[in-house]
Amino acid sequence: MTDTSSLGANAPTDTTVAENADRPQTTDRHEDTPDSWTDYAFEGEPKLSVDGLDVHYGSDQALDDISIEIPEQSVTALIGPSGCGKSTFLRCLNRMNDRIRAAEVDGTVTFEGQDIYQDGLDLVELRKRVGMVFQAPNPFPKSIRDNIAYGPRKHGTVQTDLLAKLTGRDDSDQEDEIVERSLRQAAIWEEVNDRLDDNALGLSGGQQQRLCIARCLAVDPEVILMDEPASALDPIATAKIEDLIEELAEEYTVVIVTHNMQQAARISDQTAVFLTGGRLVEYGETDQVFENPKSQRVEDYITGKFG
Ligand SMILES: Nc1ncnc2c1ncn2[C@@H]1O[C@H](COP(=O)(O)OP(=O)(O)OP(=O)(O)O)[C@@H](O)[C@H]1O
Repeated sequence: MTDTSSLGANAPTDTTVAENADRPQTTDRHEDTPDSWTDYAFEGEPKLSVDGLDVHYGSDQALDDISIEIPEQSVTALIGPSGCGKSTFLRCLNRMNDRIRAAEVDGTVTFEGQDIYQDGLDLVELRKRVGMVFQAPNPFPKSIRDNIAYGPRKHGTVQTDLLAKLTGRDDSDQEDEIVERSLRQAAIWEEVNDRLDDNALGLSGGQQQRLCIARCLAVDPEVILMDEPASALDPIATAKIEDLIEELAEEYTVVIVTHNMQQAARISDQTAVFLTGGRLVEYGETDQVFENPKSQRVEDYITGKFG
């Protein structure tokens, strides 16, 4: 992960453009061809592997021939200007685009070696293993406890309804453990443990987002997809989410869309830069992408010349 204080010339600060004014517009280290640098290699098997991914919405192409491998137990940031296809790409990783009638997905996405677009795949199981946290916190209008227990109850991990009680199979203790563990993992337990039966909508925005992360964790995912999870939050709540993401990456594979380049530099291990036309232009270690991008267009984007 990158220490943003060492981002140097490429840190997207207000002064960056002025500082770079004397730099040559095209530096020697940038080659004009090839026009993408995406063959990033890392040790071990990829958790997710995407090959030749195209997405169209009707006749409009949103993603163009994306190939990328995502390592496990790390944070991969997806950055790029508005409309370049970051959210579309994220939704391909757990087939959320299936819910969009106009979306047509071609190419291959494998999760732990299994093609997730194969016929007959269990989508409920896929989305349990590849969970998602959205831009706006979206707790259910239920108690804090019920928000967290919702997934484990739905997947049959715990049974706590009247029938379970009548038939002597009451998993309330196990459910309590899952609720506490998930809320602790999402760094919100201390703030809510004395009001688990209060409505989740009474929490602050930052607390609601951590609750949504806890809800995602409650079903034991392996991958957590996050679509601008802090963009609706104030700086203090954002810092808490960023700390949390870094901690989660010790156990989970995190893929995050962010508009905030400083945030990508702070919390991610790998960064993928998408540019207009739904093209993936550069993918590599975050330090390298921010401090020494291979693509001139990526350097221009990172230094604020467009986007
Ligand atoms: N449900 C949809 N129906 C039709 N077109 C869509 C849909 N969702 C996205 N698009 C289009 O696909 C392209 C990529 O959109 P997408 O939201 O994936 O980009 P993005 O990089 O995440 O944008 P932003 O940073 O603004 O959120 C855009 O042209 C967008 O208008």
